[in-house]
Amino acid sequence: MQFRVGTGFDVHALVENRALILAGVRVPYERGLLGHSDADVALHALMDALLGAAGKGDIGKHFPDTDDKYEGADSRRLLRVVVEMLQKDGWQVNNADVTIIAQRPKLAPYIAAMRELVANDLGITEDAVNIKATTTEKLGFAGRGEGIAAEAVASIIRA
Ligand SMILES: Nc1ccn([C@@H]2O[C@H](COP(=O)(O)O)[C@@H](O)[C@H]2O)c(=O)n1
Ligand SMILES: C[C@@]1(CO)OP(=O)(O)OP(=O)(O)OC[C@H]1O
Repeated sequence: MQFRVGTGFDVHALVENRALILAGVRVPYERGLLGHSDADVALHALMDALLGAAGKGDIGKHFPDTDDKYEGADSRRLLRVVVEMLQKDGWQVNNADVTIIAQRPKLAPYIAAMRELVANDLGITEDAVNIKATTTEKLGFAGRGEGIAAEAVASIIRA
């Protein structure tokens, strides 16, 4: 049995007139994340962790932001493509842990829904998916509300 671990990190700016999508959930807020895709920073960090574990680069390599195909892309769809990519190499996702770094909005009410969606897309049980949020105590870009960051760790297994 082979076991690998990968990490991911991403940041997107918070701007007006954009929806805030985090881990597949539309979170009500006065601003949203700017990006070529839906800018789901949590799923971007998670995809990078999965690709990292499998030694397959990063999302920018597979889904370039210069490609019109990914304009406004649903990051859940991209996540499922990453999972399929790994499955073709014989990998199965083992677990994932994602931290969303946001001063606001309060994300606790949305964590359960995020976890359910992500577990579904990864094809694993919810207990193998952890999603959490932290502020930065008003420090730095996240603390000033200029953007939201996310980091992720994922492990994969192969028989
Ligand atoms: N956007 C956020 C940030 C944090 N939380 C929850 O609050 C707890 C305390 O946050 P600290 O930054 O003071 O550690 C944290 O553990 C989360 O449960 C949140 O819901 N939304
Ligand atoms: C998935 C992509 C596709 O354009 O999304 P973006 O919104 O550009 O987000 P970023 O995290 O800057 O780079 C990843 C891109 O590949």
